[in-house]
Amino acid sequence: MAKRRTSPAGGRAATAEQVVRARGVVVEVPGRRLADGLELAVAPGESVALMGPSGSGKTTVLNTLAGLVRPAAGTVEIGGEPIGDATPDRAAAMRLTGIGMVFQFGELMPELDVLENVALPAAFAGLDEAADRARRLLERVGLVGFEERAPEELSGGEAQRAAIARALVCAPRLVLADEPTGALDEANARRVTAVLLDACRAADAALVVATHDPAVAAAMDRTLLLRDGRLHPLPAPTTEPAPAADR
Ligand SMILES: Nc1ncnc2c1ncn2[C@@H]1O[C@H](COP(=O)(O)OP(=O)(O)OP(=O)(O)O)[C@@H](O)[C@H]1O
Repeated sequence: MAKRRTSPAGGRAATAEQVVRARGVVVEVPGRRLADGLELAVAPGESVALMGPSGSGKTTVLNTLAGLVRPAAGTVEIGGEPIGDATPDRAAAMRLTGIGMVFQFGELMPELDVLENVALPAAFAGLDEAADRARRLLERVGLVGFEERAPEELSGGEAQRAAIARALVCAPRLVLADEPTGALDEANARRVTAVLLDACRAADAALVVATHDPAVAAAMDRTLLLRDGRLHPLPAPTTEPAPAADR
């Protein structure tokens, strides 16, 4: 596992090589400012946990990085290209091949089998050998033999591992995961976290994970706390049992 870094919200020294870079981002919803000059930079292969209380705006920040929410001010660049100002078609194209997304409940398409689900974005993107790419990723996430199963035949953890394979099938630069372990028991949460990290590092993809789970955050290179519309570096959360109090 890569060593944790204790760098500011901007991450490693900001360079043109950052996969995703947010500068001065402001996002408002009626009556509230969820991002208020938010800064973020994530490098290839780096993993970042995004923590914060329920309602603090984590999902909204992920959606802004994905170009699904347009900031009122500031910029988001993916691989140096602004996504917030892109036309809807260009933003969709950037998402299809440049950004993989993982949600809390997998969100696999029920009428497709596992292999078809994983291959679908690659087929949409017109990439060669979509099924072969999907098979290789299913192997990486430990789902060999599950290719022809229906999503309803999968456990929650298996569905999440298939969703991780799908997120990576177009070899995106960036993976955004919103509470990917929120619906899993502890053992499955640990396995899904390890699979997500392993798959992103193998692909040299940057990973941003919104999570409430300190164990998930502890596995990432950095943890950032969303507070007052900005991201603040947090020390590594500990998942060790607290030492017994002196008697
Ligand atoms: N389009 C919108 N219009 C109005 N309010 C919105 C909109 N999008 C988000 N909000 C509100 O903004 C706040 C932040 O929502 P968001 O889902 O980003 O938080 P979160 O930190 O991901 O929460 P949780 O941890 O519970 O998933 C919430 O109060 C939500 O109701």
